[in-house]
Amino acid sequence: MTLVARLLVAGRLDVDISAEPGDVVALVGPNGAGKSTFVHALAGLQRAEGSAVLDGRDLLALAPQDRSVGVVFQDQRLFPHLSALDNVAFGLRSRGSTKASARAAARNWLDRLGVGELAGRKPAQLSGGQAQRVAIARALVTEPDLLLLDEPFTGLDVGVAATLRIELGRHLADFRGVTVLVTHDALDALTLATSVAVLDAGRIAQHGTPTDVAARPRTEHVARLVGLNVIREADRLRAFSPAAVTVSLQAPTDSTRNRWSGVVRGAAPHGDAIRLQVSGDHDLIADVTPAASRELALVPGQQVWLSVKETAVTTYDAHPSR
Ligand SMILES: Nc1ncnc2c1ncn2[C@@H]1O[C@H](COP(=O)(O)OP(=O)(O)OP(=O)(O)O)[C@@H](O)[C@H]1O
Repeated sequence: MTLVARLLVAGRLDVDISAEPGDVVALVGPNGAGKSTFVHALAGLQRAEGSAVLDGRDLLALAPQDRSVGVVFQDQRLFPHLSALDNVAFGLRSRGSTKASARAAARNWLDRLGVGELAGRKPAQLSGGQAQRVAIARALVTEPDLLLLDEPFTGLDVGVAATLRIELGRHLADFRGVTVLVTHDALDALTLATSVAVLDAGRIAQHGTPTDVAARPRTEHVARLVGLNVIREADRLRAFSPAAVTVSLQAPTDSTRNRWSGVVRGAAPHGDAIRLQVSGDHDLIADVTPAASRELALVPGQQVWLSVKETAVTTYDAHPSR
């Protein structure tokens, strides 16, 4: 079930990606980067040039219903006139299963997703989280070779999303096909994915393991996503954690070159710390203790100095060959 894809959509997308069976590829990137275009092209909802070879078959040559692709979108797109059960059974019915066997399989998947007792309800009678469970059951019931998840947790209550993320993780661990997961959430990318592909302006800016991408982000967007500061110096990137930043009101007296002045733009709780957004020559984030935040009066508008020890900075190539 290996996927080797190179997809081109004029002016919008030029992306190549490959994945092995069982891989979960998280697709991250800013708004308009082309994530949905890529997923829609794989699903057959968007015309694209190139090829997407899955287990020896080029998906682009096939009609959407013949691609063996399961799709879950943020807005579920369940059929409003069908019950949850029949929504899930639909894909099997259209592949020729009998009504009884399609419904039995659908019920099994609704049970596995914890919504078996809601089988008779129409989508309008389901909460967002319940509807998303039905949508996931609908995508998995056909045992697709490729599972496309386009922001499946967006719009859900934080607690509901957290539970569903854990459950989906369990199902993905059993899934032998390839999964592509579009997400704006670093947690999804770090907990569910086996690799992370960073899209920027329709191209892959970085593709690596979640650990590598999180430790050495090559775009500002991903640095923000994983909560790191990244400063570009010619062809080198320098990354450091907000927790490693020292905040002071006076310019540091030591000779560190890693010091910047700026203005506090925002302050919000972050775990045990207060996370400050500071803008100056660079937009940086710094975590301080609540006590320090009070003592230094670190409120928006306050002029501050930030510094970081050289030993806390990771320096790496901005454009290594992929
Ligand atoms: N139907 C369309 N026709 C022409 N251009 C489009 C169409 N849909 C999207 N685009 C453009 O293609 C580019 C990629 O959009 P796409 O929706 O794939 O981005 P995305 O990464 O999914 O963004 P988001 O995170 O906002 O969903 C954008 O420049 C967008 O304006």
